[in-house]
Amino acid sequence: MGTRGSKDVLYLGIDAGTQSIKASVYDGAMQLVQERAVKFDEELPQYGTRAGMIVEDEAAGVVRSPVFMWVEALEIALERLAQAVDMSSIVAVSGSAQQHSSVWWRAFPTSFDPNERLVEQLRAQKAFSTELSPIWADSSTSEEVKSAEERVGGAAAMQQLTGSVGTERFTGNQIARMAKRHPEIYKDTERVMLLSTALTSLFLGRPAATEAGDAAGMNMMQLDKNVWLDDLEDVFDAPGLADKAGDLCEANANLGSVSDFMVKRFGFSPSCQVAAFTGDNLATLVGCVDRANDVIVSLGTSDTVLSQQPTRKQVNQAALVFPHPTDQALYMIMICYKNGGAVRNDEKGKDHKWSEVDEILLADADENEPDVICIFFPHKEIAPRPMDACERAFRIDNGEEVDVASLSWRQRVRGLILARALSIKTHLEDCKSSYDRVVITGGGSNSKGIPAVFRQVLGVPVFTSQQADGASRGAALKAMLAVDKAPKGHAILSERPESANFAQVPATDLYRKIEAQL
Ligand SMILES: Nc1ncnc2c1ncn2[C@@H]1O[C@H](COP(=O)(O)OP(=O)(O)O)[C@@H](O)[C@H]1O
Ligand SMILES: O=C(CO)[C@@H](O)[C@H](O)COP(=O)(O)O
Repeated sequence: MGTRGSKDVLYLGIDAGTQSIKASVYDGAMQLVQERAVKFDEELPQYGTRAGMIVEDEAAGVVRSPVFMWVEALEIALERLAQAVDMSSIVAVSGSAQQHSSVWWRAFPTSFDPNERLVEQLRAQKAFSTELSPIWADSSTSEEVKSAEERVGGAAAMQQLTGSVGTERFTGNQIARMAKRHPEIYKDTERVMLLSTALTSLFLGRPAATEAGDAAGMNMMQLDKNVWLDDLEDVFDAPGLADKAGDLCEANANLGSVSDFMVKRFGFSPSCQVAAFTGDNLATLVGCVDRANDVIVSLGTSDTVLSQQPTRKQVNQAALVFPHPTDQALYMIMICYKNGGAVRNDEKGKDHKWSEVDEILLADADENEPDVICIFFPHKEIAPRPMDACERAFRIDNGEEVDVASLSWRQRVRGLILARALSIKTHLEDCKSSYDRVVITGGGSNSKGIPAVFRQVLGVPVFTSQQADGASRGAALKAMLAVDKAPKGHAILSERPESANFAQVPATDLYRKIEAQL
């Protein structure tokens, strides 16, 4: 018998983002029941991350995150949740994780002791061959990308085969770098998994297969067949990779019951099912799409623009193609800006509140402090094409460059959000012939001001998801789908009627000229 619609059953959606892990419980009508989050920098300062990341080498683009921090945060989130909800009513769990990031298992434990903390057990067993995992923000693999592309016949061939051109943060290239520069770690690794797969495995208590949606973010999977590349080991110059990568599974796979450890430690029912976890952007799409044509803008640590379509048609090399996370007849198209929420955090600074940012964004234009377009990339940007790090500003009427040192904080804040909205508008002009509304989600959707800027710049109605974290909602929906085929379109959206008041919205042609000189 189906369970959807019942309020007696619960579904758990985990979202392991760059800066925090969230665990959200929904009832059978997909109403949020409880949510618990663990913020890495604030609550687990012993790991020394900034925005959840450790920049090991800025110049070389080496960015890592501590794998034990992820495990510990998951454990704390589940402990907190268990104090708030009846965990035995959860009939299925699924999750999402920052894409491309990898977990390097030296040996997956053969058993877990319910009387011990997970993090301590994994430490004691030396479960990981490296404690610092390469993550999506890493851009250190340009050599490996070039080599992998050459081996499959060039960038276009890689795009045709895998859905994306060779991409620095994609896991296959990260694995190739590890095999070359740290062969001792590579050799000592039994399984290398996406973070989403590693979390699935922790719920199952055994190594899981990799979900095809997230696997498309590795440059390792043949997109239309959902199987690994035939010559995986040659392409990435990584002996034994086929074994280390494990199996693939389809997006909606139900992988079985939670482990005995999960039952005894957190109170899950032994019959609670684990649906394959996916990438956070894929889950966000599931959690936020209400109408087929909706464009989703996720303002997390990165900013992404997501849409779904029935063909794999791409407009440019920045557009990455993934199998849809729930509907096999569709594809997800994504672009990802690296300089997103973490840059906005820095611009806000510790001395200001988000409400002050909102006030500035919603204020009228002021001719004494004319609005400008601010391109602030503390890190090399990856969308809509690779661009060097820079801090530059341009007039909104004619695109002339302005001295950044002369700008007030107000001009910087307004200019930063204006630039992102303009970049997204030009990208949407390139790739969608028609879109009539935009849904904003992720931490940035808590803002009053940012949706208003998007509304004025894009000129279409702007909505936000009921809950800022669309990804954990999408994950819970995936859990529901794996045990009970639910209809699509569960997003609960609210329109954000306020518009910002820039004196003029720069033409996209002007913005294109600015972006072309970066
Ligand atoms: N009120 C707010 N106004 C603007 N941005 C906000 C607000 N609250 C949170 N954020 C943004 O949300 C980001 C975190 O978003 P989140 O989706 O949780 O990230 P991730 O999934 O990458 O961990 C922060 O970097 C910050 O920029
Ligand atoms: O690299 C990508 C997508 O390709 C990023 O979007 C990561 O998936 C991180 O997501 P957030 O933590 O910013 O939500």
